[in-house]
Amino acid sequence: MSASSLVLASGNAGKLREFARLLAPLGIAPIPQSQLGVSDAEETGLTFVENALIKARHAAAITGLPALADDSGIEVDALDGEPGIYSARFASRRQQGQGDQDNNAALLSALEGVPEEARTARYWCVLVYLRHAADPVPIIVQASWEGRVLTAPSGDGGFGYDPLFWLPEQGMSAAQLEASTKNRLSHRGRAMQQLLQALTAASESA
Ligand SMILES: O=c1nc[nH]c2c1ncn2[C@H]1C[C@H](O)[C@@H](COP(=O)(O)OP(=O)(O)OP(=O)(O)O)O1
Ligand SMILES: [Mg+2]
Repeated sequence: MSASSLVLASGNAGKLREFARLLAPLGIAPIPQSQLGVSDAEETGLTFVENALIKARHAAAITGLPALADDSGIEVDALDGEPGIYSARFASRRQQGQGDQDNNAALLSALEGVPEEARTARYWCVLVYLRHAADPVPIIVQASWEGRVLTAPSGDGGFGYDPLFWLPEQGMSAAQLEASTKNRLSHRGRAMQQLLQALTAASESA
């Protein structure tokens, strides 16, 4: 990953903050796609992998820069894995508004009456790195993070579903973690560690 020029193919301010912090120690300041005039790509894939590829390719094609994309979401066991790849669109697909707050409210109502022990869930994160839009060997990594869906929001850090995502081992929600702790434990933080290992291996064999 070049230190000077990497487009971050995301419009999510929460992700952008986490990536900035994850990459700062490497001297990399990824450029948010909006700063380069890239609008959100349409996420037409049926997997996190496909959607991350679509987003990375879109940003790389428009900017001519290497691109990093993240497609992520929450898989809730009591909902047969929903909202999954549709996590960002959960409320709007149910005509219950849009955005993080409405998504959280929609998740709470979908889980009404489900007891604590049955509220198991996990975040997934797939990262795709493309050297250029036609890169035939994208680097693709993924990680998950186990937790439980609370019955009411707790904490004001993080973003997305974090106020509802309870971490039994930490005894707090993801929105109550320090940013650095979230990055060490999270699906995104651990996917990033894998990506950096893969990039190092690729540059050593080149
Ligand atoms: O660490 C996380 N903490 C809380 N919520 C999270 C996290 N990671 C993903 N999520 C949720 C947010 C959103 O509802 C969906 C991602 O959807 P996803 O399409 O990948 O991102 P997005 O549309 O917000 O921005 P973009 O596509 O421009 O990167 O999963
Ligand atoms: Mg999205």
